Amino acid sequence: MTVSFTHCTYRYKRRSRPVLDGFTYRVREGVTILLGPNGAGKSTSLKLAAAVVEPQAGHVMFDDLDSRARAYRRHVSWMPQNITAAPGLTCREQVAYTGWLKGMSRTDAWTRAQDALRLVNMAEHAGQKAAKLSGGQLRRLGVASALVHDCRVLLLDEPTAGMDPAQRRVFRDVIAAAAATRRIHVLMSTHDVADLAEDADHVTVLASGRLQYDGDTAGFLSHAPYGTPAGRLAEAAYTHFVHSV
Ligand SMILES: Nc1ncnc2c1ncn2[C@@H]1O[C@H](COP(=O)(O)OP(=O)(O)OP(=O)(O)O)[C@@H](O)[C@H]1O
Repeated sequence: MTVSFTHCTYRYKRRSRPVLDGFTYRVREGVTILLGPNGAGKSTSLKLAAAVVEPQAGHVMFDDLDSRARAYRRHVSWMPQNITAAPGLTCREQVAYTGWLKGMSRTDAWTRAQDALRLVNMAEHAGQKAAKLSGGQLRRLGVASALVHDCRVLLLDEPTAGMDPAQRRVFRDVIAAAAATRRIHVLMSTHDVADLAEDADHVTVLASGRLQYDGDTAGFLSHAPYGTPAGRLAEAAYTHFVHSV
C-alpha cells in the first residue's frame, strides 16, 4: 500500500502556470530521494502527498483512499521544509503533541515520543525547550515528530538541510532502519545529491514539474558519463538529467 498520484494538476493561483500538470507517480517501497532544481515542484509534490493541499485535477490516493478523505492522513507523515518550535513546549511535548494530533492517546503519544527522540539521538534533549534547539537539532526533532505514529508513507522535505556530516550519517541510518523495520515507504527531497543518492533504493528526478528519472539507484548512477570518478557519480548523473531538460 502506498501513495500514488494520477494525472494531478496543481497551481497555487487560479490563472498561474501549473506547478504539476497531469503528474502521475507512485511512491515506492524503501527509501526514495527526490531531486530537482529550485522550483521544480518537489515541496509541492510532498504537500500533495501529505494532503496539506489538494490537486485541482486528478487524484492523490493511499491505496483506494483519496487524499481528500479524513482517514488518509493517518497513513502518511510529513516533515515540512521549515520546522517551527512550539513556544513553551519541551522537545518531548512537541513530539507527543504531533502524535496526539494524529489520533494517538495521550499516554501512547507520550511514550512513543521518547522512542522517536531516541531514534534520532535526541533523547537527552527530551526535557529541553524546543525553542532553544539549533537548526540541525530542530530538523531532527521534525524527523522524530514524523516518526511518532505508525505511518506507512514518510514524506520528508529536505530533512538533512543544516545537519553536519556526522548528523547526516546518523540520519541516513535512522531512516534506513525505519524503512526496513517498519516497512514504510520513504520519500525525501534533498539537494545533497552526492551525499544521499548512493544510500537510497530509488531516485526520482523532477524538473519543471515533470519526471526526468524514476527508478532504482544503480540505473540512476549509470547515467553518469563514462570515466566519472566514483565519488562524483551521483552528481554527474543528476547533471545529466537536469541539463537535458
Ligand atoms: N505558496 C506559494 N504560492 C505561490 N507559488 C508558490 C508557492 N509555493 C511554491 N510556489 C511556486 O511553485 C513552484 C514550485 O515550488 P516548490 O517549492 O514545490 O519547488 P521545490 O522543487 O521544492 O524547490 P526548492 O528546491 O527551492 O525547495 C515554484 O515556482 C514556486 O515559486
